[in-house]
Amino acid sequence: MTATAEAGAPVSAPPPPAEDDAIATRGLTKRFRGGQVAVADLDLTVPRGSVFGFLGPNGSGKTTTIRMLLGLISPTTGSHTLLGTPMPDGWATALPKVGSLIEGPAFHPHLSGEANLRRCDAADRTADPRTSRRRIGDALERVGLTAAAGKRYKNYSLGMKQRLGIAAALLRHRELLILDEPTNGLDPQGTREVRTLIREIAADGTTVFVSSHLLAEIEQVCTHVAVMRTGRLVTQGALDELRAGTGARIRVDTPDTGTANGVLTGLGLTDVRGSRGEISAELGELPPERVCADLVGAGVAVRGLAVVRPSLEDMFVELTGEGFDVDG
Ligand SMILES: Nc1ncnc2c1ncn2[C@@H]1O[C@H](COP(=O)(O)OP(=O)(O)OP(=O)(O)O)[C@@H](O)[C@H]1O
Repeated sequence: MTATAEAGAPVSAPPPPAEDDAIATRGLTKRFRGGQVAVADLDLTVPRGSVFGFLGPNGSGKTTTIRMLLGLISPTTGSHTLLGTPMPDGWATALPKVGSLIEGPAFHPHLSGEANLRRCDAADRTADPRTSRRRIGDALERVGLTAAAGKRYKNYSLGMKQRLGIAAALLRHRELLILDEPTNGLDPQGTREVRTLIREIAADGTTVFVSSHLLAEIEQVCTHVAVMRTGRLVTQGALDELRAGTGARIRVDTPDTGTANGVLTGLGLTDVRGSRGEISAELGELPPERVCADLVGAGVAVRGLAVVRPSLEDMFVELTGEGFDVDG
């Protein structure tokens, strides 16, 4: 796990890009004409095989980063590798192995999903037309649209539209899939569909890099995350490690909060907070079963006991002192 201080100074120097990184950026910076710095000195490390959540509020620089990663805009300074290949020299090698969904694909509303994919496939000059039917069939099956293949695009639900966009990105084998806000505008059902699809794609061995401003939605599928704020990296790393680094709390439901307070304090737990019928404290290194045993031993009526890990959103607030829905 690495963290970047509020002032932007890296806490530790990033390791050099490794062959087994799906994406590595070093000092990636984009200053738009007019002086706006959309992305500042970004050091991202996306391990191969990860589902990497690239998270941040609106305007925090996610799309600008993705556009640089895909070569759609040039960085002002900095460098990056894709699948171990340094850019920009390696576009021809790396890009065929990278699928992307950015800013909604342009599909024809009156054509079926299948016909739209035929157009996408035909536009790829490197794809063999003789095997087109199989590629399209496979892609539709992969995103669960086989039954709706003949339906017109305009009659697709938002979730189906998004899945068709992912199918287009998967018309050929990809080692890396980059998705920009794939759940944007989707209802809970559509969001679930896309999440499930991301899991399945990752299970097949494809690294998935997915941006979102909705922490809670994406943290459920990610193995790793990076969190952006106003163009700067706030934190990145394996989700498990990030979670382990932030203190879990133990929460006890009990009518005996006074006695419980004494037990928790006696065990050395800190930040003990009580209200009617409930008391909580930072758990630290203590096993929760030890806390439970001591509470019961002291005669505290334990009605419920839970270990509460902070959500990504809680972590973001802790790291930045701000709520996540701030405008960049
Ligand atoms: N072409 C451009 N010219 C000038 N400023 C730009 C340009 N594109 C983006 N910006 C600015 O750069 C900042 C980062 O924008 P970006 O779209 O990368 O953020 P984002 O995290 O993807 O947000 P959103 O989720 O709203 O798309 C914003 O302040 C935006 O206004």
